[in-house]
Amino acid sequence: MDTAAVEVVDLVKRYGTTTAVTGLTFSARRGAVTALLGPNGAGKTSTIEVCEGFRRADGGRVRVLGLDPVADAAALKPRVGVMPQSGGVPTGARAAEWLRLMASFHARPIDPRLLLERLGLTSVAATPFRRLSGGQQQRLSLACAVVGRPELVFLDEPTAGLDPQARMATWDLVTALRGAGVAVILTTHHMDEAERLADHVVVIDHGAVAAEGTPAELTGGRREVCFSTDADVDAARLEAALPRGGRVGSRDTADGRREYTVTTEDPDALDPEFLAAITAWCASSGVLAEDLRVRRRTLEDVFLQLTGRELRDQ
Ligand SMILES: Nc1ncnc2c1ncn2[C@@H]1O[C@H](COP(=O)(O)OP(=O)(O)OP(=O)(O)O)[C@@H](O)[C@H]1O
Repeated sequence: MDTAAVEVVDLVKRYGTTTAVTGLTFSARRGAVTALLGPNGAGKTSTIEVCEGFRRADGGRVRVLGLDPVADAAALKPRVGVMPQSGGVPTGARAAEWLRLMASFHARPIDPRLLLERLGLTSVAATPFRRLSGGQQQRLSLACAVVGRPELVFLDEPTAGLDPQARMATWDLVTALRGAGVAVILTTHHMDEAERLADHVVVIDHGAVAAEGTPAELTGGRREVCFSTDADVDAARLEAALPRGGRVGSRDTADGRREYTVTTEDPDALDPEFLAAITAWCASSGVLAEDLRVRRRTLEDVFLQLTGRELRDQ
C-alpha cells in the first residue's frame, strides 16, 4: 500500500483564544519513523492528539491510514497504538496483568512476557502501576501501545526522563517496529533521538512547519568552525578575512564566555585553508581561540538558525 500512514493538511487547532496549530501540513510514511521536533508549546501534542482522534481539528484535513480519525475511530482503534505523555494505565493495575489485558483485545498480539523482558520490566511484572518508577511507567505505556502489533504508533516523548539504558531499549524497539513495517510518529525534544531514529523530521514552531526533511537534508551534511574566547571578536573583520566568504555568529555560553561559530554557504568552502585563515586572523587580533574545533551541524543548530530559539526547556 502506498498511501501515507498519516496525512495532515493545513491543520488548525484552537483552545479558546489560543491557536496552538496554525495551518500545519506534513505526511508520514509506512515503515518509517517520523519525528515531530520542536520546543515546548510548539503544537506537537495538539497535532498528534488530533491524529489520534482525541481532539477535533478546527480546520484542515487529517487522514490516518486513509481514514478520518474521529468518524472512523472504531475501525482505527485496533490498528493504531498510542503512548500518551502520561497516564493511560489505572494506578492499581499490575504491570503484567494490565499488559495481558491489553493484548487480549487484539487478534495477533505480541507475547506480553517477551515485551516486558525486552523493555526491562520483568522484575516488576507483579508491581502495581503507581509503585513503578516514572521510567518504568513510561515503558509499560510503550508496551501497551505496541502489544497489539499496530500498523501505526504514536509515541509522545517516549524517552523523556529515561535513564540511558531504558532509552536505548526504547530506541531498539522503535527501530524494530520500523523494520516490521510499522509507521512510527514520535514527538521529542531531543535532537540526538531524532537524528538517530527518524527517517523524516518535521520541525514545528509556533504551530507550523519550520522545516522538514531527512536529518541529513536538514543539516545539509554541513560543518562549521566553533571556538570560545574571553576576548572581543570583531565579527565583521573576521568575516572579511575569510577566503571564500562566511558568516560569524555568536552566543553566550553557560560559563559566561562567548562562543563563535563560523559557517559557510558553500559546504566545500570549509577546507583546511579556511581553518588556517581563522587561526591566522585570531593570531593577528590577539584572540586566543579556546576549544577550537570543526564540527558537523546538528538538528539543534538548524533549529536555532531557523527560529532563534533552543529546542529544549523554553
Ligand atoms: N487543553 C488545552 N487548553 C488550552 N491550551 C492548550 C491546551 N493544550 C495545549 N494548549 C496550548 O496550546 C499550545 C501548544 O501546546 P502543545 O501541548 O500542543 O505543544 P507541544 O509542542 O506538545 O509542547 P510540549 O513540548 O510542552 O509537550 C500551547 O500554547 C499550550 O499552552
